[in-house]
Amino acid sequence: MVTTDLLTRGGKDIAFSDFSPLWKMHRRLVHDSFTLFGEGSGRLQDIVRSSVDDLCLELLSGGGRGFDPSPAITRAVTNVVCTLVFSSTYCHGDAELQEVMRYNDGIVETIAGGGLLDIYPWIKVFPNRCLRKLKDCIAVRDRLLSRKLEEHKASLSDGPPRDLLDALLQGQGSGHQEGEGHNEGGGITDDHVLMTAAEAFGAGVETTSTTLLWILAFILHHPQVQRRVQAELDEQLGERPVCVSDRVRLPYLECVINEGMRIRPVSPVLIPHTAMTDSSIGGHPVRRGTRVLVNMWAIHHDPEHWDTPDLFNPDRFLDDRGHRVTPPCFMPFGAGPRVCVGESLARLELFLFLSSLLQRMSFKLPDGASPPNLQGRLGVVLQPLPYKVVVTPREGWEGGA
Ligand code: HEM
Repeated sequence: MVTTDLLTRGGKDIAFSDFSPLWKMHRRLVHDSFTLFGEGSGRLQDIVRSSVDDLCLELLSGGGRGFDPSPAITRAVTNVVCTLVFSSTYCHGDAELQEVMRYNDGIVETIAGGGLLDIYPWIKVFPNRCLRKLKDCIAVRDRLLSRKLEEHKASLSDGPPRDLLDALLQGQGSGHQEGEGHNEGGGITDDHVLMTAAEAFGAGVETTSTTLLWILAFILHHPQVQRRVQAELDEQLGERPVCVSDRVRLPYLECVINEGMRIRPVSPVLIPHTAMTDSSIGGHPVRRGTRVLVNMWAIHHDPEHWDTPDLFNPDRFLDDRGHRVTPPCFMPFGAGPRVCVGESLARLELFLFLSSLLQRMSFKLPDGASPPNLQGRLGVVLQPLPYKVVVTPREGWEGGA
């Protein structure tokens, strides 16, 4: 596809290649580094905390007449990914952060609008505003990431990785020494490292911020859900800051997150897969080379598996004794060897963002406004249409952070 080829610079993105030893090694490195920063060290917790502090102040200054929360949420999630990928944490309004957001937005917008180009690739020979913008954004992205990569190479040590770039550079070195991860093209190259960093933005910002916006939209429709999450937070944590380890203490919040991802999967149809061998699905033969599309929307709304599937009901993820359950047909991150590599990171981000926000503030509709439209619009992901919120601090949190 024209747009994907440009984005991945002609397939230098190993994440989307087949199951070669190089792919396996690369996937392990990415997965391990996200786990290391997430559950392992509590570093993600610190990163999200500082981002949430900024986000709270920004949301609380939004004014009583209501405002669109999307830019502030996207900025906060982008900041988290910047810190995880190359250890830069930005203040609100920082020029480099604006640059990252601009190119990321531009890529998302042009990829979403690039359908015609992918269906009729020959039209790329004509002047095309969308293609021009995509190329410009990719050039800005590659310049910024190359600069970060060079800085990391110059300061790389044998110690624990500071971020994803360090983890990949260390893997690049050890892969060569161990003879691991070699295919006909050699080990992990600088291009692979760059594409992996780029992909953390491409796959990790829009998905996470859109999921947060969907959950907020449903909370505005169901204020009793917000009150119940806040009651759980008050009972379990009081005013102490949320930790990653609090996830087990906040089962209802986890159910709200799951229900948000069930009812509005950001990828209603998953990334296309190709069968690498003759196979079958549910008794239907699938020949090698067949392109397979997984309809996640249908799986998450199948009335045979979900009672009243169109109803937002977080309780469906609790059993009779109030213990959490995960039905087998709930798979917002896909399944199998190509399951989302950022799943653990995304789950922690969603948990830390939502718990910190709802602990400190309440969200409601502006006076006289209709609740958000829940139909959504399909671009790169399924997004809610813009909506407005009024944010008020909860008692004791008047200062925001
Ligand atoms: C709420 C947030 C997220 C959701 C709902 C989500 C969902 C998904 C889904 C459904 C897939 C396709 C799986 C398949 O085709 O079977 C996927 C793939 C992927 N995701 Fe995520 N994702 C999220 C966040 C992230 C984050 C934070 C990152 C990394 C920073 C990430 C990186 C990736 C990558 C690299 C792939 C391709 C994996 C492969 O094909 O091997 N995602 N994601």
